[in-house]
Amino acid sequence: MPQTTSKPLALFGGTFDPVHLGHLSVAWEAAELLDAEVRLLPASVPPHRVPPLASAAQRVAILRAALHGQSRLTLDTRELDRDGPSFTIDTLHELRAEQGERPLVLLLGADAFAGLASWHRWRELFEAAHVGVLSRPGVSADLPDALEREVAGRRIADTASLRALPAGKVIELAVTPLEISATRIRELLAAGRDPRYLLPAGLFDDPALLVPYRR
Ligand SMILES: Nc1ncnc2c1ncn2[C@@H]1O[C@H](COP(=O)(O)OP(=O)(O)OP(=O)(O)O)[C@@H](O)[C@H]1O
Ligand SMILES: O=C(O)c1ccc[n+]([C@@H]2O[C@H](COP(=O)([O-])O)[C@@H](O)[C@H]2O)c1
Repeated sequence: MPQTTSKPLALFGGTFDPVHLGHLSVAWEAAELLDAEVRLLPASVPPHRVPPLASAAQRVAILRAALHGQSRLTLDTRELDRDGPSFTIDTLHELRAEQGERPLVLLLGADAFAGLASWHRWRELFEAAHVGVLSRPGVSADLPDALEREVAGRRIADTASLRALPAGKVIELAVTPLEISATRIRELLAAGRDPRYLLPAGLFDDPALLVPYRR
C-alpha cells in the first residue's frame, strides 16, 4: 500500500438512540489521541439490532444539538441517505473513493469490535480502513478465534505508523472509561427521569428532542 502523511479521518458509527456523553467523550479523546478529524455516522437501519426508538430525523436533531458549540466532532449523515441496511463496508468504500489515500480509521467500542466477525464482508473492513478500538467498561479484551487471527499481525501501539498508511492496522485507544449506554438512557427517560449528567446539557434546553424516549 502507498505511504501517506495526511491527517487521518476517523469514522464513529452508531445507532445513537440517543447519542450520550459516553459516545462524545470517547470520540473526543480519539480525535486527540489520533490527531484526527472525527465524524459521527448515524446508521439508518442498523444491520444487527432492533430498530431504533427515534426516527432518523429525530436522532440527527439530537446529534446536531449535542455537537453544537465545538468543531472537532462533526456529523456525516450519508448512511441515512441510502436505502437498506447500513453496511459499514459500503460506507468505507464510498469514503475511500472521496478521500484517496488519506488514512481512514473505523472507531469501534470494544463491544462492537468483539462482534466484528459477524459483520457483512468483515475481512474487507481491514483493507478499507484502520480500526481504532475504544475501551469500554465491562467488556473483555478476549476476541473470537477468527477475529483474533485476522487482527494478530495488524496490531500497532503508536499512532505514527497509523498515519503512514491508508488502512490495515489495529490500534487500542485507551480512552477514559465511562459506563454510559443508550439502553440505560432510554430506561431512565421512559421512567420520567432526567439523566442530565449522562447527556449533553443542550438536549435539556429543548424538551421536544427527548420526546421519542418518554412514555
Ligand atoms: N460508553 C462507551 N464507551 C465506549 N464506547 C462506547 C460507549 N457507548 C457506546 N460506545 C460505542 O459507540 C458505538 C455506537 O454505539 P451505540 O450507538 O449502539 O451506543 P450504545 O450506548 O452501545 O447503545 P445501546 O445501549 O442502544 O446498544 C459502538 O461502537 C459502541 O461500542
Ligand atoms: O456492516 C455491518 O455488517 C455492521 C454490523 C453491525 C454494526 N455495524 C455498524 O456498527 C456501528 C455500531 O452499531 P451499533 O449497533 O452498536 O449502534 C454502526 O455504525 C453500525 O452500522 C455494521
